[in-house]
Amino acid sequence: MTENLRPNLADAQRKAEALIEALPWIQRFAGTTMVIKYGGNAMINEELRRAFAEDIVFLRHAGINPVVVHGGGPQINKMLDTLGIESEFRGGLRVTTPEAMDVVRMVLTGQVQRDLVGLINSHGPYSVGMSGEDGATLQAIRRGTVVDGQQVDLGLVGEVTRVRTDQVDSLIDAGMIPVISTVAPEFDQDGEPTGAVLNVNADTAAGVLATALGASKLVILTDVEGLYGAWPDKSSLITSITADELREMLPTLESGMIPKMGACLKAVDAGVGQAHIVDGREPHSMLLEIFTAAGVGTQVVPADPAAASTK
Ligand SMILES: Nc1ncnc2c1ncn2[C@@H]1O[C@H](COP(=O)(O)OP(=O)(O)O)[C@@H](O)[C@H]1O
Ligand SMILES: CC(=O)N[C@@H](CCC(=O)OP(=O)(O)O)C(=O)O
Repeated sequence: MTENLRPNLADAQRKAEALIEALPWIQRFAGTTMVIKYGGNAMINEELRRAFAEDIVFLRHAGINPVVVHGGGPQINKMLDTLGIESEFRGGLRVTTPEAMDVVRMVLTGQVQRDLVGLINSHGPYSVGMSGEDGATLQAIRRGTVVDGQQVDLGLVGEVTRVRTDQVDSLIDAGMIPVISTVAPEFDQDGEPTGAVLNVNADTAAGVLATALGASKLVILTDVEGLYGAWPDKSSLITSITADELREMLPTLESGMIPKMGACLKAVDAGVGQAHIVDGREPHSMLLEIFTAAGVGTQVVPADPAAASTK
């Protein structure tokens, strides 16, 4: 009997140590808002989606206000394929025709967002889904991009110029967890809605939201361990990088990492405490990042070492 109990006790004590390790981080972050971006490539497996929902509910019960911004690029691709609609990416962004825009809106707001809200709400009635269109929470202007020195027209692709933070804060104040899809109404230069809706890259939108909400952290989950200094060399993982170092590295980055690291840099430059890229393929990687001293993935910290010395 005693022999059976001892290993269990040791195991239980290890679990208690893990809980206690979280205490200083709970004390530090309770009452703050964190923006968590959940990417399409990290949400293709049901078990991972369930673990993600648990982590979000855990944050909420640790006194943190999580705001989820989700992507869905692979899910949009799948639906476009099914419908026989062609689409291409330029500089990491989807060239969005009116036909493709209908699919983006349907998949992000009607499918991916609904799934996430349902998974979170399997733990209790916490989550409310909204798109940038609801309450005109995300307001955008059209943007193109530059590829190989050439200006490229991306069609119905937007850049968020204004966030109605009051809409998000009122949900947080009511104890809810907002899950936001990055479809945004277009506004003209006079601040009037044009009636069009725009497709906004979810990483970029998450960064803008984190800044507008005064978030303590921006956490971006993706399908790699973090940022590699010499991609695709897996031994070149960067665990911590300052905003100034990242600024220098940014022009050398490729594909999906361009909007991700750009979002982290902008957010940290604008006062978000830290930004993180974590591996969404590992269950609970977000909790490990937030509640352990070592953290996981890549953290982007302000250039000022005093501000960066925390974790
Ligand atoms: N320096 C780099 N470090 C890590 N990943 C990189 C790097 N450069 C390009 N990548 C690619 O970026 C991808 C992540 O971007 P993306 O596919 O848009 O993810 P998500 O769907 O999660 O938003 C990785 O899977 C990897 O293929
Ligand atoms: C303009 C643009 O590229 N929008 C993205 C929006 C979804 C997204 O960002 O999804 P991930 O986070 O899964 O990549 C798209 O159409 O795929």
